[in-house]
Amino acid sequence: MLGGTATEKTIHTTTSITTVRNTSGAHIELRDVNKVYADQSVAAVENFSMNVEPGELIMFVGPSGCGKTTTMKMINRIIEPTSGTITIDGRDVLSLNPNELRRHIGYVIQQIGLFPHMSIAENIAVVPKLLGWSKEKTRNRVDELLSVVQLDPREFADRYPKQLSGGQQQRVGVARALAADPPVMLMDEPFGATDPITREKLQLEFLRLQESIGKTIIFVTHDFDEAVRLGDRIAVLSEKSKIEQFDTPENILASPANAYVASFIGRGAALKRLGLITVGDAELGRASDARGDASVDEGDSLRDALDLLMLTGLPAIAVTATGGRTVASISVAQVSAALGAGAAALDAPAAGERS
Ligand SMILES: Nc1ncnc2c1ncn2[C@@H]1O[C@H](COP(=O)(O)OP(=O)(O)OP(=O)(O)O)[C@@H](O)[C@H]1O
Repeated sequence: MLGGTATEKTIHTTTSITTVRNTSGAHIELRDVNKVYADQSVAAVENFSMNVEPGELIMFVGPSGCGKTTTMKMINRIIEPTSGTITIDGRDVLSLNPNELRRHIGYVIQQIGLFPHMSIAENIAVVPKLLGWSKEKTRNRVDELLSVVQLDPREFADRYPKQLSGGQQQRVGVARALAADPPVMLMDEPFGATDPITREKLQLEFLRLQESIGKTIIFVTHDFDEAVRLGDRIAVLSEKSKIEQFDTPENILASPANAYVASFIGRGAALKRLGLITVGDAELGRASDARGDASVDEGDSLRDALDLLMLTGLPAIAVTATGGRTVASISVAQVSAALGAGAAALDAPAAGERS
């Protein structure tokens, strides 16, 4: 039913447009979706409309209770909408059998939800078994997925969840959600329970994975930095899932739509943006202006360049291309120019700032 279609995905950044081929994701559309829980007088979600392109990784960010989870769970009908329509590749999810629908949508949650009495291999094989895959096909898929999430199948397949660390269990959760190769993945604070170092590692692994699989992903988080790091686009939500801004991380950081979004970003918007722009994307100086031994690669971020400039105190440092050849130089003024006007205003402490 919900087959993944090979399409092209366009990632827009302030400075470049990259096209990734062969995404396996589906198109999702929510139109005028409302949810009023029984026994509640106010809506949890009101008139929510959004278009998600195949292969996009969309982050929902907003304060506790604003309706992020409710909105996401209506896509796989863990929660039924009160009104509105939700389509996946043009098919109304309300017209599909809910159990079959859920089997075709990967779902990863913070509490992981691994079955404690099943081995890791059995946990990952739950949906393939339901779909009637042969033993051999299932086993091959389990091994492949364990490798994809950086767990050696020989070591981990026959262990039980309690014999794994929190981060390893979370990886199994991701592998399990990917088992039947679903076109859509819903992820609800999947890395929320892990320590900051494991969390960053899981985020980077997950980004690498998404680059090759190109699923359509809705990812709920409280953490704006996580949204900036992972998202193709971020939806900043307020009460009742009202979309305050829906745009790329770069555009949100560069021009927040209103005071709410600005306060949500909080301090350090300019520094966060620096982490998203590569040295190669900035206006650079002549190679002969470089001083000292320090250098940054063209692919490093402007934040790396700024850190190094401050650490060394040099007026300009070398920029190297692949192979280590110095091709240009970069100074603090050039880092600052790359951010453009408005960066200083963005970096001012915001009233009512949230964590
Ligand atoms: N089963 C339920 N019955 C009644 N009200 C609910 C139910 N689930 C959620 N709500 C209410 O709906 C609103 C939105 O909740 P939801 O869980 O979607 O928010 P959230 O943004 O995901 O919050 P959090 O970040 O804390 O998980 C809240 O006011 C919540 O109290």
